[in-house]
Amino acid sequence: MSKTNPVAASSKAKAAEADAKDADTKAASAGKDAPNPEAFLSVRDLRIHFDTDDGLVRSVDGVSFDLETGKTLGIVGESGSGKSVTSLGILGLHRSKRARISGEVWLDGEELISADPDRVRQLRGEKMSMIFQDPLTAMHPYYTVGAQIVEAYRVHHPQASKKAARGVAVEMLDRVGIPQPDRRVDDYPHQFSGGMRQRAMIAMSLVNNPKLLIADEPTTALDVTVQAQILDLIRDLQKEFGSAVIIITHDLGVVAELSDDILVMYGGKCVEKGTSETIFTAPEHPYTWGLLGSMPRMDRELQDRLIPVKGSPPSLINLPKGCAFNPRCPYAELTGGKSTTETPQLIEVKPGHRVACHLPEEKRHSIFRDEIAPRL
Ligand SMILES: Nc1ncnc2c1ncn2[C@@H]1O[C@H](COP(=O)(O)OP(=O)(O)OP(=O)(O)O)[C@@H](O)[C@H]1O
Repeated sequence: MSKTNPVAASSKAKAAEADAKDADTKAASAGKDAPNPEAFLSVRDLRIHFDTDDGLVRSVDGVSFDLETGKTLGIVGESGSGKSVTSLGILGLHRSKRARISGEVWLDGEELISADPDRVRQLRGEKMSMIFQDPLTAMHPYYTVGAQIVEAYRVHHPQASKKAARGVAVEMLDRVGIPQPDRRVDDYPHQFSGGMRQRAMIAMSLVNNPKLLIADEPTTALDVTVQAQILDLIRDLQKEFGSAVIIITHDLGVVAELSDDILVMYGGKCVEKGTSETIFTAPEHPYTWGLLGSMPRMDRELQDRLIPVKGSPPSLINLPKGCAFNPRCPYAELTGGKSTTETPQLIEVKPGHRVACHLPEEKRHSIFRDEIAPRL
């Protein structure tokens, strides 16, 4: 074998270099492992880049995760970290000429990135559905709420009569807590309050009983009391329908009680992933510490309770070299220079807990224990 293998035939130094490259390749493809057959949704090395006049925008750059039926995944990160593009990519809504998409999205055993667009369209609504941030942009102003739910239902149940579909619409409005649903079904979206519109959109998203529901900032536009009601509603409906749910938010507080797992995104990449409990009690990435520190707490003085992440999110066209978070990381100088030269890989530190950070593990533990945890 060594006769035909140029690497083995070369000097020891070359062999060592090749080994190092191999290790790099293995680490880089750590997220590219086979899809998890147990998971209803299995995303592998998803990349969504856009050609723009200013350059290539790497909105999503190698994201992988699994989601089982009945479970909730929270995707958190600041504005522009790639959360929405990830979800639109799963739903097949980024198939424009300017978008370059690669990786795999397995939904209930079917791969969607390479699938026929007509098939993906069919799966949208039937097996996967989305609740958008602003129901007014997702709902048509000229049609009644009921007509839009009926339409969503009949696309996937063409044999259903109009009367039967209207009955389903009234029932769905009732289930999401719209009072007098048999009357309100004929209202237009603008006749509903913000919270009611959000409920109506949830009804529309769930009318075909999708097994995957993606909620993108479902409560951002609502006041605090209504926010809590909508989150409760999503939780109850998830139990009732047994769906897998992805909640996208910039606010860790929103996913605190709702999510089984949390994926933290920064600059188009996953920087930390773990169970909700791990992310709240033993987070290891300095960016996650910043997000936790930015959560408002009623029991602290204002100056004590907010430790915002300093600086602004990076440009996705020109990400900082090395670790994209390094210009904002208060601990970057403790990485021995690695933070500005090497991209950290997402490494499993404990079963189910992955972190992409150059800080030595013991250092991360001690900083969290001594500096961060006492302030949270
Ligand atoms: N069609 C597109 N063409 C070019 N760039 C895009 C396109 N869609 C999104 N982007 C860019 O991709 C990046 C990630 O956007 P995305 O909407 O996923 O962020 P986000 O984390 O969901 O933020 P927000 O909470 O503000 O919605 C942004 O910089 C955005 O400008």
